[in-house]
Amino acid sequence: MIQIAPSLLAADFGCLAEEINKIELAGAHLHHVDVMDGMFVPNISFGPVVIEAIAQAAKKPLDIHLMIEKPERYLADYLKFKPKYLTVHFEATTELANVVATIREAGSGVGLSIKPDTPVAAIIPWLDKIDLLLVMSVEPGFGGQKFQPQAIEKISEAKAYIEEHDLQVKIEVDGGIDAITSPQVIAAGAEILVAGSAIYSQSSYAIAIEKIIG
Ligand SMILES: O=C(CO)[C@@H](O)[C@H](O)COP(=O)(O)O
Repeated sequence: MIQIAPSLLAADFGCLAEEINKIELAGAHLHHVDVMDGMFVPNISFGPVVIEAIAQAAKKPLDIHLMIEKPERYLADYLKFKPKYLTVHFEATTELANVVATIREAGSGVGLSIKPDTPVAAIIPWLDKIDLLLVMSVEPGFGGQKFQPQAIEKISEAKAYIEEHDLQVKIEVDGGIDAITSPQVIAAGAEILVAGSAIYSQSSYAIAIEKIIG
């Protein structure tokens, strides 16, 4: 089953609880929560204080995407929300074994993300240790960017390896996902689709979600 994880980055933070309620009623499976530190990516979003408010309003699970340098410094601050997935960037840490162990011990799913220029080959040794591979189809940092089609080939490559080795890793894709790009990434093997502007910019979130995941 294809799941949709609307990116709260595109929501109206002036009425966050209402937005969370609306998107859940519209069919969201997960809330994608983008944490940006202004170092790993050239933008700053929010951290645990805001996620506390999100967690209180949300009934659906959280899918937290850490776009931060050395995420090992802050894992506990996000694991306390018991996210379904806590995702770190392959490029952001030299402590990946410890990061994976810490997330797993806390009971959250282990997510690993790669930027557009990082090849799938780089994370192959980690695929049997994680639950989620997040393939970025834009440079992380900002919503509303254009989908980079080379993500399709990367998803296919990862999917082939996952199937060949009978692994239980789900592939998630994030960046420029809309009604045009979603069929392409689904055909390639993505099972969780993150979409921000294509959903939160619309008057009906339910129709927007329906257009993306059918
Ligand atoms: O992580 C990010 C951006 O870094 C994403 O989650 C975006 O927020 C998705 O936004 P759209 O491309 O769907 O507008």
